[in-house]
Amino acid sequence: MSTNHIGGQEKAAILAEALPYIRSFAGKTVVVKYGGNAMTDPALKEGFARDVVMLKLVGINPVVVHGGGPQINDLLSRVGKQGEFIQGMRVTDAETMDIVEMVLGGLVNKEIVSLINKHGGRAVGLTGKDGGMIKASKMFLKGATQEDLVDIGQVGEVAEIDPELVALLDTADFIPVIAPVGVGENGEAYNINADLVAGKLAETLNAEKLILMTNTPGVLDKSGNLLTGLTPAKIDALVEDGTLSGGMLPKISSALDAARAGVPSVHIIDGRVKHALLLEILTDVGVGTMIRAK
Ligand SMILES: Nc1ncnc2c1ncn2[C@@H]1O[C@H](COP(=O)(O)OP(=O)(O)O)[C@@H](O)[C@H]1O
Ligand SMILES: CC(=O)N[C@@H](CCC(=O)OP(=O)(O)O)C(=O)O
Repeated sequence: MSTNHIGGQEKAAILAEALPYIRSFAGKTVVVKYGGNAMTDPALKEGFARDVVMLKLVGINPVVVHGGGPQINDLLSRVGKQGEFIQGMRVTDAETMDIVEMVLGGLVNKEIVSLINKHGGRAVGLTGKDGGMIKASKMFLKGATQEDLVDIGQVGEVAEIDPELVALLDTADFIPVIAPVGVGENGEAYNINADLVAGKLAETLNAEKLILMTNTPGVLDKSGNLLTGLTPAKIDALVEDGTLSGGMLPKISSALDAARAGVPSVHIIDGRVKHALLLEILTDVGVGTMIRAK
């Protein structure tokens, strides 16, 4: 048997392995959060776009929510400002908000839209302002005491998501690509952490899966080992002993909220692995950390 022949058989086996997954996810919605840290390598970005197109073509409805933290930091430093984060949230004054909106709604959103379209998909880029889709309210962080609230500026939490626009796009076979900018009562922009938007969107759309793609193999313990499954009790312990910090805090909290709200499968996966999305959705290969409701 030639090596080519074996390669062919293996390739066919991998394709065939996808069938039960395609059957069970066809017609279902998968919310994919594409983190700014997973977006740095051009080849990986192309791979991500191809995976999204492929999911759509096999009948799954991918909805992309993207971040762009490092990309915002780049533009901030070009105008002489330094990004500052508290509990994984960017301190956002008025000037920073302008830059956040420009980078997320402009540069990053349109780059992802273009890449998906280049590979044969029909992506439509939106921010939460479009159609009044993501209503935001001002977020305060918890301070040192129960009563102590920390004001970090124009940072929002999701008050409400109107699912109609996304549903409309899905029905017409477009792929929604959403930047995490929300709109306040007076039309003002709010900077919302992309993990929070993705989690709430998965819940509102009754998604089958929420996949948070980041730049680590998943959630790691103190020795750097991958934790493949996490329960609420385990998560509490990891927050308490400081194993989870920075950007992992909003990620884990929105993952847990989504699982508790009934999203059947919630995963934090490594966006630096080529075709991580296809591996997670269409194969038996377990990647990353699964977050369970109990
Ligand atoms: N226990 C942990 N396991 C993995 N990553 C962690 C952990 N605690 C903190 N982190 C940090 O969280 C980061 C991911 O969050 P973030 O930087 O916001 O990425 P993204 O842009 O993908 O949302 C990781 O790069 C890592 O530095
Ligand atoms: C409030 C807040 O922190 N907003 C984030 C929004 C972008 C984001 O979430 O990007 P990543 O997914 O790449 O981290 C920020 O300004 O960086």
